[in-house]
Amino acid sequence: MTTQVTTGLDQQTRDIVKATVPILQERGGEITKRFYQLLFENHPELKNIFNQTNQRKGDQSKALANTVYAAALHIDQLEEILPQVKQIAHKHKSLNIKPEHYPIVGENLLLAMKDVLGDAANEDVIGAWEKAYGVIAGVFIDTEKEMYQEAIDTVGGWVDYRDFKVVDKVAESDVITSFYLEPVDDNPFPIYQPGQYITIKAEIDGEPHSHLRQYSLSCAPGEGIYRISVKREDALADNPAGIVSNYLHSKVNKGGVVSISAPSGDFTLNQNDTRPLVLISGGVGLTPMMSMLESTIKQQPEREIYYIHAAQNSNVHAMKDRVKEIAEQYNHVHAYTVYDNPSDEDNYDKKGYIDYEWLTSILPSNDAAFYFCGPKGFMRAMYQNLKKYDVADRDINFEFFGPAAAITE
Ligand SMILES: NC(=O)C1=CN([C@@H]2O[C@H](COP(=O)(O)OP(=O)(O)OC[C@H]3O[C@@H](n4cnc5c(N)ncnc54)[C@H](O)[C@@H]3O)[C@@H](O)[C@H]2O)C=CC1
Repeated sequence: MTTQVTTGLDQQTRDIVKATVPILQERGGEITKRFYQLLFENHPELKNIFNQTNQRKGDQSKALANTVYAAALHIDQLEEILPQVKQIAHKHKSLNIKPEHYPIVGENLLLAMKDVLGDAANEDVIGAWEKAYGVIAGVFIDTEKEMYQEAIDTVGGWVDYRDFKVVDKVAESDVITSFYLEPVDDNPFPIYQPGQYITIKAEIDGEPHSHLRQYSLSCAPGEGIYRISVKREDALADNPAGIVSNYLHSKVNKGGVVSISAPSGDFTLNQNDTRPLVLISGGVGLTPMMSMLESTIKQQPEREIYYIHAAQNSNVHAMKDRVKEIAEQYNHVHAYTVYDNPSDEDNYDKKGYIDYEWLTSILPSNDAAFYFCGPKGFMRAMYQNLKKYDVADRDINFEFFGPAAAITE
């Protein structure tokens, strides 16, 4: 059953909004840039929540504006964008976005439109957009309200942040380290779904505000522990991704405490599907794939699994011993390693990148469930490979913290 969304917007407002979508899309980049400048000038306290630039998926900052434009385009049938809203709402929930943030975003988005579009954004246009934004924001707020309620109703669930102690810290490769986490309090904490992530709120000495970073949970759910596996990113001044990962690697040790949000995300494994499962990862993108692999061997012990991992070489290849152990123990788990910069001593199945010819030579058929995660170039390449292999859209699953079009177009 499709949920209908009643906007209550008059015809004139809807016509104006639809008529202005093309110009907003054309100049969307400029508007988004101006929007963030204004937002941080007017509300510096929101930098921790919204300043995700360069972090993990880079394009996250554009996601909100893009969704607003998509919503405007479908203003007559807002239910069209509900799947997109849901995906973003998961991320918002993980970042603790609240209803009171929406008017602030709306005000600065409209100011940015005015600044960038000048005369093209006359009073009628801005008035229509103001009304439309209110409706669109309402759809997000309602969706997120349900999710927060769900978190409260879940056994052990919580909203906002909760302190977890690091019960173990394990180096997985030259650049990736795992942190095993348990709540500081003795209360239960929820079982997540493989593929979900948490947000860490890091208060770092000398930083003007806290930093929020999302990390996929990397072990099987239901083991009484959360585990994240973090790549130490370059600590360059223009790379905010490095701030939190370096802090975690250098300053947070066994016995330390981190504040995290409850598991969230809709890039999750369908465990009712019994067809072969193909998990493809690049670099630290293996974290959700490891959770899916570990979970499947427990929950669906008969299921055929193809676990394909691409990394530069063995020095940065995390969890290779564990994967080898699983593949040796379970005949139906087929593990492959691809290195683009191997050393003479490295063992691998393919040198270079995962390409179409090689990928299709190791797979039995395109009738399988495919999940992939990794750097953006890798994701685009995998998406193209799977489309060329005629994999059905419903079987192509990936997570990208930005507009999906960055991968699919
Ligand atoms: N849940 C999620 O969405 C998660 C996403 N990630 C993302 O995964 C990425 C992993 O980054 P790194 O470890 O730095 O990876 P990396 O830069 O070391 O690359 C890993 C491998 O990906 C392959 N690759 C890279 N570019 C490619 C291209 N254009 N075509 C085909 N293959 C290519 C290569 O084999 C390379 O060795 C990060 O961008 C991170 O944001 C990581 C963890 C979880």
